[in-house]
Amino acid sequence: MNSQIDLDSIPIIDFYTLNLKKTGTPEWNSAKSQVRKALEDCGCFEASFNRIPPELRKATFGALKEFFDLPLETKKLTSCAHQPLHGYLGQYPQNPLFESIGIYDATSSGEIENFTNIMWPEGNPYFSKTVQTILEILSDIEGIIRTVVVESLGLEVYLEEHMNSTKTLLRLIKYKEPRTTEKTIGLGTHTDKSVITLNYQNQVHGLEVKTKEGKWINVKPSPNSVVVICGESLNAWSNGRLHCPEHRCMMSGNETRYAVALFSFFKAGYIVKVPEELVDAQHPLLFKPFDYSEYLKFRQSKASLSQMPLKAYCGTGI
Ligand SMILES: O=C(O)CCC(=O)C(=O)O
Ligand SMILES: [Fe+2]
Repeated sequence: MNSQIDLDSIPIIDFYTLNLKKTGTPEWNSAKSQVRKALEDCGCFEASFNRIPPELRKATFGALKEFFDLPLETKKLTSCAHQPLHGYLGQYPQNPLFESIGIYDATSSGEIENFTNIMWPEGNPYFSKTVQTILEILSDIEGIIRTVVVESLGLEVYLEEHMNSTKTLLRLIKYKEPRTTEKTIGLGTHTDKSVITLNYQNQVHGLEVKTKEGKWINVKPSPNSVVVICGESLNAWSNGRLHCPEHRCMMSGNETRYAVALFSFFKAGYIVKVPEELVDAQHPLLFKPFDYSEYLKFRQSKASLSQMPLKAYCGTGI
């Protein structure tokens, strides 16, 4: 039933024409079954929302350009020793095109403003207002999608706890144009550590997702869509029901790729536990309860573990 047909593109799920605020409507139920199938089969989908007006799209990628055009020393001012998810990443010999900046707990009040003032002590309302607006829209979309995901597993009773036990990491990403016709690596193969990841990109494609059969598919989202990827944390919480796909970014051509990624992460100290409803004789427990922040420390100490390090950390061995 969950065997994957040979896919050329990731599934597209239309949230736009659905009145998704109304749990229990036929449209909502249809979205639930499509989301569940997409996440079981390939661990990702394109969610068409049409929530981001063209002016905001333009302003968003304009703001990213303005940020990444700052001197390296200024961008590095955002790094933070005790919160590795926060701050500047880049200048990696293995990923020379890639640069990124993380804003941890981005939805907490004043965070974007504080972050902006580090780079522009005199303030930069264009940057902070644009980033705040796109963050609010993506965060709202994330809430809708996570509700659909949890309900699609029949686990409504856990919804509130699930929603209250995560924090948001906003990541702004740039890949410099490689000026080659051949594909070159933008970001290497990995799985996300998140619950779910939302990815909103400019017109320059590059994201590739690996199917369960090992085939790479190019993700080419429409400007009205966000790409949704199941992370390791959701794979574990769903007792392996939802697939956590490997993905990467491959670049070619003369254009810069910009993307905004919104990750939800379980909070430090929260013990992630597979709901008992998902464990039975056919589905033995795959993951022992774990504290996500301890897992992050483990993962940082084992940088070479690329394949499902969460299994190495708290898998039951099944
Ligand atoms: O959109 C992209 O370029 C991929 C980014 C990504 O996979 C990540 O930041 O985890
Ligand atoms: Fe990723």
